[in-house]
Amino acid sequence: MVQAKALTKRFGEFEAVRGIDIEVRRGESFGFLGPNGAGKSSTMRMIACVSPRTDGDLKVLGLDPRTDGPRIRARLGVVPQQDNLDVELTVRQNLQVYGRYFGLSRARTRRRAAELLDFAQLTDRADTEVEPLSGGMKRRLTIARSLVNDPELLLLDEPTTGLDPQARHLLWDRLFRLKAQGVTLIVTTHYMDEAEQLCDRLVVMDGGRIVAEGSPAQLIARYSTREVVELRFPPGREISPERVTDLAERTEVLPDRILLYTDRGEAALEQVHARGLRPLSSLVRRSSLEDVFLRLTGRTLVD
Ligand SMILES: Nc1ncnc2c1ncn2[C@@H]1O[C@H](COP(=O)(O)OP(=O)(O)OP(=O)(O)O)[C@@H](O)[C@H]1O
Repeated sequence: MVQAKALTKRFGEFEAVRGIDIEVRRGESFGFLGPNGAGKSSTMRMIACVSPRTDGDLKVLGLDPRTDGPRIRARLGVVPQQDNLDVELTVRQNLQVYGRYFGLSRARTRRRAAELLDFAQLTDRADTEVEPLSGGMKRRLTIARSLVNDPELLLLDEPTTGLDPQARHLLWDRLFRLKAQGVTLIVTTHYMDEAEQLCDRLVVMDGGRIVAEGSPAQLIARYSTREVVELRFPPGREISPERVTDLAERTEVLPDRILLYTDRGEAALEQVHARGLRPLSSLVRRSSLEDVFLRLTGRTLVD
């Protein structure tokens, strides 16, 4: 669905995307995970044919965005980072305007709008204006609107940023539905749980480069241990990390926590207690993509 080789985007002297290779296959959901400024949106915008590449090769649906932008766009759905709904129109009208834009007949536009209202769980809000909707509803409407033309490929730039947990889960549920219908999804996110939930395969980006690629499970197996022990100590009573480094395969010291990477978290935590160390809080959890990112870049995703 998408093939990129040495894909590069420069803004003046600044290289936002530094020669990346990607291949997205039909039917998969593919992710770009990385912190702010990693180059995820710049990459998405090149795939969406709204920003020309500076260098490298790019094929989207087998076509070249440089010469076939309109043909590609007709088969894409694009959900930008910021909702750009028409706030003066009703929910239904927002969908119908797009139907007309894509050249659907009046009758087909009406039917498609009704289907998409149902998909977005907004049928009971169809004839209200957009402004008073919650953030989650606006996001679902933006996604519904991107589906008016029945796209084969849907691009979502940070789909759930700013939403509360319940709204995020509702939205993920809609995306799972699309995936089940065979739509190929490409998602950018800086939420590791979103990447783990949604993506079959992902690339981890940092500073315009791809630093790792694989399924969430493969990345965790390759770059982390099975479990992590998180220790927090009271301010002013932090311990020297050397007192626990031998308990784990690897130790990370963050400003507010010490992380012990080990396959046997409970046993390590018992040892912490046996040594008379008294953390303010401690927990044993399974490794996540956050740990992968930390391992690869030395930083946390939310820095
Ligand atoms: N139009 C532009 N002109 C100059 N620099 C830009 C432009 N767009 C993006 N950049 C820079 O390119 C880098 C990558 O930005 P990009 O938006 O692709 O990152 P991102 O990973 O999507 O992060 P975010 O979540 O903040 O959007 C950033 O340093 C950004 O400041």
